[in-house]
Amino acid sequence: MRPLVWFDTKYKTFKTNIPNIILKANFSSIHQGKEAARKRDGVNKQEPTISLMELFTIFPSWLLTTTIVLFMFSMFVYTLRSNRSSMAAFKLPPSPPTIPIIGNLHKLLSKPRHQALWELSKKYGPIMLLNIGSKPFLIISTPAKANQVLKTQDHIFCSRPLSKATKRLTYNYLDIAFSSPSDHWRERRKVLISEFLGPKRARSFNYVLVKEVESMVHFLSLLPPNTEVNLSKMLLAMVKEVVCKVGFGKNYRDLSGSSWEEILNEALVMLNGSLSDNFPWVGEFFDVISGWNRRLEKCFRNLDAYIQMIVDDHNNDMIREISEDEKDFVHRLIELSSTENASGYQLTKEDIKGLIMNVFVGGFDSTFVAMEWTMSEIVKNPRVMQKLVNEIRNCTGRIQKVNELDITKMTYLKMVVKEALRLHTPAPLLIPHASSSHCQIGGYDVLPGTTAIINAWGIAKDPNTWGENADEFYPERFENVDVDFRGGNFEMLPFGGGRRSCPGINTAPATLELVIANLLYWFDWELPDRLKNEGLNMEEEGSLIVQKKVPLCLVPTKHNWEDNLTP
Ligand code: HEM
Repeated sequence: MRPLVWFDTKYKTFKTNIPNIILKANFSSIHQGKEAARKRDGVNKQEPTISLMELFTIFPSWLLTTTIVLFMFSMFVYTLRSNRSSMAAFKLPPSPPTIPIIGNLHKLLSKPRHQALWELSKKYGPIMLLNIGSKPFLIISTPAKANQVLKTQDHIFCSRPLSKATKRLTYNYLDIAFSSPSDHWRERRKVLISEFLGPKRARSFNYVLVKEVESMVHFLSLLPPNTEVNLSKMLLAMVKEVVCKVGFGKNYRDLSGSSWEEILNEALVMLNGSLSDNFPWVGEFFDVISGWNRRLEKCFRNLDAYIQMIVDDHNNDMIREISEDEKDFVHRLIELSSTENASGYQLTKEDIKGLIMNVFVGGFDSTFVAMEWTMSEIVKNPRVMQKLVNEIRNCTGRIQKVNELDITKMTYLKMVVKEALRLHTPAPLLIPHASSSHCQIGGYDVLPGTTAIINAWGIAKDPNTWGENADEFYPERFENVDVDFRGGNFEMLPFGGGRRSCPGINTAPATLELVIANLLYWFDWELPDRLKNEGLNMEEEGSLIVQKKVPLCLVPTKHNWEDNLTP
């Protein structure tokens, strides 16, 4: 028996069993035009036909919509089932129940991602699998499992997942942080370490840092008593000044139309990803209609213009044949781009831009955020502040400025910085890693192309590792436990681990220590009166890099040294 409506492939038309008389009464046009075709083919039986438009008119719209939804749903269930049966051969990590199409996305919407994932891990275990749209995510929440991903199976997990924003903003993966390992990536990483972060540049880095800290201290010491300062803003400006001067020779300020801060913040937002990264078809549509694609293009244009300004300036310097002493990181990159190195590798112009992009996006924010959190915790904990101030002032005695040599004696300062990086891991989920082949973690199968997220924030706060007072700012915990940033056992991993670990792992903590030591040597710090009762707001904001939601505002009072030596 034929259904009520069917599609006749020969005449490319819908046909129906609805009696002609009813149709004719309602749609007089139904037979017109098609009659001739039937006669030509010698078809006598008068089977009523209807067009798609007419079909829409016959059925109430709710019935048609329901039919289409049911059809799509059954297709979805069918695909899911066939996927499931092909997955049944694998032992996959536990997952929360999924919702069709979006997967587990809804589980991540109510809180910052690192917090939501940490809560889920308490229910589903230290290794779990989430599905966001069509993409699988492996979530790692203990040191032991992080060890497997970043050490034992590092060769499998050292790739990075692809995304529209990382591709565009890194000149098609010509950077270090977002590109997957290759000989070129290795060479670029080597260049960054030797020409920007390594011991060869340490002297100039230190020289600039000390100068910038001095000028900040000098500025603060000239303020009238009881002046409230936005320390967050000052620290960010200072870090930018140091990184720019060491990397690019001078502080490149704003482009006409956009400030460097806007360019940086927008790049960080874009790097969080778009809908199409996880929902390929529908997401692409939304990226277009929501204006996300246009926003990415604008962000790239501004970032590229900023980087091009730096490159053009340095190219002009090279034409002038500046002396060796005057050369900075970008001059060295331009030099390296003119010859092959010993392994036959030659930097391209786009490589240079990719490297500058990483210094711009990776170097400023993480270092600034770490300083902001460290100072916030110090001020919030008067006991720690007093103990630290005593150590700093006793270690140095009466001097003109605190230098790196004095800092080597400050053991409590090192513990304070470690504790701040533990409680406030600046990049709480590191940068995502991706598996390049099938492997097993913790007895579970991990399929190629899975994005691995290490919850460094949760791991560093886990009471199973750090005891009942894991949430407390207590630097003394490091008196008996020697946890080093390189990961060791991965109890805390603010700089990641394995071959993708942060190349700033040595420079960044030393920078933090020097800045904090100088701020506390010269000044006594207090919360503004209006905040004394309600306490310091420690809410977090951001995703890739998490900073304080409310800037840190404090009142500095120059320490009353008896001899009145001025900074
Ligand atoms: C307190 C300061 C800093 C923190 C907390 C930090 C943290 C991190 C983290 C967590 C990663 C990802 C590691 C992983 O995926 O396993 C990373 C990667 C990276 N960081 Fe840093 N970072 C800091 C400072 C710097 C500085 C000053 C630079 C200098 C330019 C820098 C450049 C990079 C680069 C290029 C990568 C990518 C490495 C790769 O994928 O091979 N970072 N950083």
